[in-house]
Amino acid sequence: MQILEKAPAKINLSLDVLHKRSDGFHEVEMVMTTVDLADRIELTPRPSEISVESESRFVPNDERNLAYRAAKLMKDRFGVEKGVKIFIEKNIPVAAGLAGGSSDAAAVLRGVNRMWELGLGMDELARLGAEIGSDVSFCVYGGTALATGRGEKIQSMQAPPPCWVVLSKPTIGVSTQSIYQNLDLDGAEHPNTTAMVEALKNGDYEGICANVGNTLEGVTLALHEEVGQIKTQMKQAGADAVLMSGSGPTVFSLVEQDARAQRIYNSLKGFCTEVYMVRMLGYRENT
Ligand SMILES: C[C@@](CO)(OP(=O)(O)O)[C@H](O)COP(=O)(O)OP(=O)(O)OC[C@H]1O[C@@H](n2ccc(N)nc2=O)[C@H](O)[C@@H]1O
Ligand SMILES: Nc1ncnc2c1ncn2[C@@H]1O[C@H](COP(=O)(O)OP(=O)(O)O)[C@@H](O)[C@H]1O
Repeated sequence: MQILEKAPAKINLSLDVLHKRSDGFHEVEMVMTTVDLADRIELTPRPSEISVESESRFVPNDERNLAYRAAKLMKDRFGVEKGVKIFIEKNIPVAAGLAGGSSDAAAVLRGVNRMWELGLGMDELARLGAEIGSDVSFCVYGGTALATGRGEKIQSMQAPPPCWVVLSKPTIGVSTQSIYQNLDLDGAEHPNTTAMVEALKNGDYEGICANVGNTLEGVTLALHEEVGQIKTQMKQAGADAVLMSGSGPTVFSLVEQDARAQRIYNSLKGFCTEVYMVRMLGYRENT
């Protein structure tokens, strides 16, 4: 029996970096939410091998693929003899700050859990996800959450009020590791996570827009001027809020009005090849 899983992208409504830890990772506070731009994962049973395929030339077709690693982790940890063929229909831009690879890995954890009848709960899958990457635990649940620790401690939250999200990615890709390496916490900007959490609790759209912020944005902006150009263009076209997602380089706008969202989309379309106008998913689809 073939299994299909949707692997949605995430945006960081806020991302604060608190300090560097002794294990080399950074302690963070992030408010994250999934958006309706998703990869499609197709899992087909195989007698014993794990394989991964994708039509995207940006995605590795071997054990470097996070989706492959997710299947391997489950097979080894639970002594599963069966294998799986993983096909990834790649719709999320790669190395974009949208957690495409992490979401593919999370989808494989959920999918092989069903295929191999392992009976694990979402919390157990999220714990396993943390062994693959910092964003995988959030992606196991999806929806909206406050993520702390190195990003793997997840507290589910209310979905933001409905709005459009216009995403635009310049042609450059960004390595998360290099952005963290270039971060100088002295003088860095810090968003107000408490205010963002309050705004979400109250369904306060203006409060959410007023409190978007990302400590990593300054680092990527200094390295890639295209990010600043997209921000300016989105603001001029009337976005309610504009922010870079994760380590970038994708920039997103939040917009309530349909016509205004369409205007921002059109104004960016002539400027960038990868532009998307999508809704937030907001609530968990996986339970
Ligand atoms: C920045 C964020 C924000 O959501 O997302 P992206 O921009 O990648 O989408 C995440 O923290 C990325 O999570 P993820 O992409 O899973 O990172 P990992 O594979 O765990 O780590 C990649 C590298 O980033 C650095 N890293 C990551 C997370 C963290 N809390 N501190 C770090 O210093 C480390 O150098 C690590 O080697
Ligand atoms: N399934 C996957 N999809 C996308 N990239 C992947 C995948 N597996 C491994 N990668 C590697 O991970 C790197 C980061 O990809 P991605 O998850 O899209 O970035 P980000 O977390 O910034 O959104 C890429 O350079 C790519 O080579």
